[in-house]
Amino acid sequence: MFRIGQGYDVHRLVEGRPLILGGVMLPFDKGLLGHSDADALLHAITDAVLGAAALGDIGRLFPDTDPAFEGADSRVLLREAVARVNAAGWRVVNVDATLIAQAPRLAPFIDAMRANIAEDLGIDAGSVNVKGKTNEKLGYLGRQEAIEAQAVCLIQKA
Ligand SMILES: Nc1ccn([C@@H]2O[C@H](COP(=O)(O)O)[C@@H](O)[C@H]2O)c(=O)n1
Ligand SMILES: C[C@@]1(CO)OP(=O)(O)OP(=O)(O)OC[C@H]1O
Repeated sequence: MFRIGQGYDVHRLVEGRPLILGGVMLPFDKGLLGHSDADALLHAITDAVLGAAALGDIGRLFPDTDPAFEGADSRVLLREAVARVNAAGWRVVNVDATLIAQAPRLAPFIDAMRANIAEDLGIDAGSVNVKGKTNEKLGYLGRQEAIEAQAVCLIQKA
C-alpha cells in the first residue's frame, strides 16, 4: 500500500542569521528567521513525511513554544519524524521538493542537500530530488524577503 504527503514552509530572510537549507549552510548575507535553525526545506519535507502517514505536522511534534527546540538542528527533527513514520509501519519511497529563492543561486548546493536528506530519510540520494526556482522578482519572495519550500513524499507499508 502506498500513501502520499505534501508539505509547505516559508521563513523570513533577515540579517544576522545563517542561511541553512537542506542541512547545508549557504554563503549569503542573510539567513532565515525561526525558532529552530529555520531550515524551510527540511520543514516542508518533515511535513510531507508526517502528512503521508497522517501523523500531524512539525509544529504539533515540535512546538515553537518549547525551549527544547530553540535553535534546533532541523535534521534532528526530520530524523525523529521519520522514526515515528517507520514505527507506524511505513518506509519512505521518495521525496521531491522545490525551493523558491530569488537568491542565492542554489544549483551548486543541491547535491549536498540531497545527500543530507537521503541520509535522514534512510533512502538513496537517487530517490531525493530538490529543485531551485526564483520567483521572477515577483512579490515578497521576489524581493528576497523570504524563502519558500514545497515538498511531496511517497511512503509504502513496510
Ligand atoms: N535560487 C535559485 C533559483 C533557480 N535556480 C536554477 O535556475 C533555473 C531557472 O530558474 P527560474 O526561476 O528562472 O525558472 C532553475 O531551474 C534552477 O536550476 C537556482 O539554482 N537557484
Ligand atoms: C521547527 C519549529 C520548532 O522549533 O520552529 P520554527 O523554526 O519556527 O519553524 P516552523 O516551520 O515555523 O514550525 C515548526 C516549529 O514548531
